[in-house]
Amino acid sequence: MYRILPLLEPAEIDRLRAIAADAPFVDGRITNPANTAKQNLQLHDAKIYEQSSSIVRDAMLRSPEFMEFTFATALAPPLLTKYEKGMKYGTHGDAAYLQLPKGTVRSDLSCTVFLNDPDSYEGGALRVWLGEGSMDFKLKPGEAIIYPSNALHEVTEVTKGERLVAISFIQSRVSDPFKRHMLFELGEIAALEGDKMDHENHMKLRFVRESLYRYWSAL
Ligand SMILES: O=C(O)CCC(=O)C(=O)O
Ligand SMILES: [Fe+2]
Repeated sequence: MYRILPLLEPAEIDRLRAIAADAPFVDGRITNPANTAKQNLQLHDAKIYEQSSSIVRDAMLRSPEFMEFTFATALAPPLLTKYEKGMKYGTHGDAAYLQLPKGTVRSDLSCTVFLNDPDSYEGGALRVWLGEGSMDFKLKPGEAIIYPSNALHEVTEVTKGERLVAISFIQSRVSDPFKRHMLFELGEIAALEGDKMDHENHMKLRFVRESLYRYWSAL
């Protein structure tokens, strides 16, 4: 399951761009030295990382669409990454677990929040593979794509301009993608159609949904 969501307000996009413009970036392989596929730049300074990640993290946590789709229970602090001309990230699947200073996060879902205008750079799409076919995502500033962390994906080479994004990995209360999808759809039906339903049936629908949620989830 994939989802594109508007996430950031214009003022937040401006702030993140301003932070990125001033901040020192380092070779992305610093957190992943063995990964030769990774050719990008990432933020390094701890204080600036804290400031920028909290803007994106707060936007995720306040977004009902984000929370209803992901069932997030933990998030890797969103990290600003930059791709200049010639940079790319070859095809890979994300690591299952991220060891972070505040604990370990399992990556059930991955998220890219786009920050630069798509017309201001060439290449730099997030390409997600589905068997032989693929889908390219190159979104508007402030929009996020959430995709399964076990889907093979890549960032295509930037041939002009600069790609600036924030990336995060999400641990879901519902690790099984099928169960998460079903709970999401049941929640949507209850929210969108519930008022039109007979009261008793609405209650039964919610009862089934909450019971499955309790049964299928973990904190
Ligand atoms: O920048 C992106 O859109 C994705 C980056 C990525 O795949 C990763 O950091 O694992
Ligand atoms: Fe990745």
